[in-house]
Amino acid sequence: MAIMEFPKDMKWGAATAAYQIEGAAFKDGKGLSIWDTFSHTPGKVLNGDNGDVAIDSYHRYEEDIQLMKELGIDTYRFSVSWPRIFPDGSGEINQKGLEFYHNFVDALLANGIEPMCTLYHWDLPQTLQDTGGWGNRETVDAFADYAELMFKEFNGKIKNWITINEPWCVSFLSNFIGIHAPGKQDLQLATTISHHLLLAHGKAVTRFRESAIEGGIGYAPNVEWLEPFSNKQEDIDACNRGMGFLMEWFFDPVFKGSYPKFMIDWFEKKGVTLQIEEGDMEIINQPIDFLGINYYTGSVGRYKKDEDLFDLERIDIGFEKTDFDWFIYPEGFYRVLTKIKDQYGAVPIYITENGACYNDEVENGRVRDQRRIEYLKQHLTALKRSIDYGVNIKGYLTWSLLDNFEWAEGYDKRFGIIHVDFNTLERTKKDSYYWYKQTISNGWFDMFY
Ligand SMILES: CCOCCOc1ccc(-c2cn(C[C@@H]3NC[C@@H](O)[C@H]3O)nn2)cc1
Repeated sequence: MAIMEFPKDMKWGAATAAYQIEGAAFKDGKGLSIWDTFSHTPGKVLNGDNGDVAIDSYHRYEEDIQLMKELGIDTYRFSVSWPRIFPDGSGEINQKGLEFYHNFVDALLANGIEPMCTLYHWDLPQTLQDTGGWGNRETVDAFADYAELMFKEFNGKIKNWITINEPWCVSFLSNFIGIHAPGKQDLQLATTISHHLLLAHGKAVTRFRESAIEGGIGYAPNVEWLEPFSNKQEDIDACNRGMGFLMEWFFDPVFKGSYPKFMIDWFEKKGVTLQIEEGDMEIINQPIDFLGINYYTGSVGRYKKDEDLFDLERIDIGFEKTDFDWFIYPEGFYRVLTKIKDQYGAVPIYITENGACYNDEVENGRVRDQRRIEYLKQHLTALKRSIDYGVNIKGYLTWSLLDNFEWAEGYDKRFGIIHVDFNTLERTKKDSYYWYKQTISNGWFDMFY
C-alpha cells in the first residue's frame, strides 16, 4: 500500500461562497450586488445564468449542514453577502440579514462544525460600485466598517475570518481582463483596486485587533505555478512576472511591507503607477494569523513578446485537463507552497480552495466522478510532500462542497463533491464525497485504491 497520511491535527473542510450558493438574491431586505447586476447583463454569463436562486442554500442550509456532518468535516468555509448586511453598502443595517447568518452559524456550531467566514467573496454592494467601487478609497472604509460590525456581531461564534478572497480576481480578472463583475478593462484602475483591496484587508485587521476579537484573521489569495519551458533567462523572467502577478504583488505588501520592485518597474513600463498614501503600507503590513491559499492549476511558460501583459506564453506540453480546460499540475501545488515557505517563512496556511471542475452527471442515482478523486489524491499527495518540506499546513478545504454558480461560466462548470440538479435543486453525493469522507475519517488514503 502507498498510504498518504496527514497530521492528526490538520483540519479538513469544504468551501463555498454566498453569491454562488445562496439564491434569495432579492429577499429579506438584501441589497443588489455587482454580481446581481453583472449576471443580469446580457452576454456576461454563459447561457444567461444568474444567482437569483443559485442552489437555494439560503433556504436549504439545514439540509446542507446535515450533508457536511455526515461528511465529517471539521470546518466549513462560507462567505457573507455584504449587501445582505448593509443593503446600501454602509449605513442602515438589515437585521434579517444578520438573523440569517446567526441561524446558519448556530446550526453549524450545533453540529460540531467550525465556521470559517470570508467577508468579501466578490459580491460588492451595487451602491458602492455606483460611486467607483473598489476604485474609490471610500469603499475601503465601508469595508472596514462592515468587517468590524461582523467581528463584534459574531465574536465567540466565528473564530476564523478571511478578509478578501482572491484579490487578483477582484482587481485584475474583474477590472483589466474584464470577465468577472463589474467587467471593466482598465489596467490602471485594476492596479489601483489591487492596492485598495490590500488596504481594506489591513484596515479590517486593525479593527479586528482593536476590538480584541477571539480567534484569527487572514486573507485568501489565489496562486498558480508557472514552470519555465527552458533555463533561458527570458523564459525564467517571463514566468517570474506571471507568478509575481498573483503571488509577490499580493504577498510582499502584507509580509514585507512593500510591492515587489520587478513588478512595479514592469507596470511603469506599461504606463501604470500606484498612488500609495502615507501610512498605507504600515496598515497593510500587519501580522496575520494565517494565510489562505487557493490553488487549482499551473502551466509551463516561456517568453513571447506581446503574448500577454508580461510577454508570457502558457504552453500545452500535454498535461491532462479538467472540464474547465485547466491543466492538472499537482507538482505545481508542491512548488508554489514550498516557494511561499522559502520566501515568506512558516506562516500558518489553510488551503482554502483546491478542487476540480468535472461535469459528471447522475446515472442510476450515482455520480461516478473518479477523475475528481484522482485530482484530489494527486493534490493531497503534493500537500503531504509540502508538509514534509516544512510548510506549516493547518488545514485543507476542498472547493467545493456543492455544485454551484461558477461566475462567468454560470452552471456549466461543476466543482462540487455533491451534485446539484440545477432545476430540482436535489443534492446527490458523488463518489468523491464518499472518498473524501473516508479520507477524513482515516486521516489518510491509499494512492492505489
Ligand atoms: C480569458 C482569460 O482568462 C484569464 C483567466 O480567467 C480566469 C477565470 C476564472 C478563474 C478562477 C475561477 N476560480 C474558481 C473560483 N475561485 C473562488 C471560488 O468562487 C471559485 O468559484 N478560481 N479562479 C481564474 C482565471
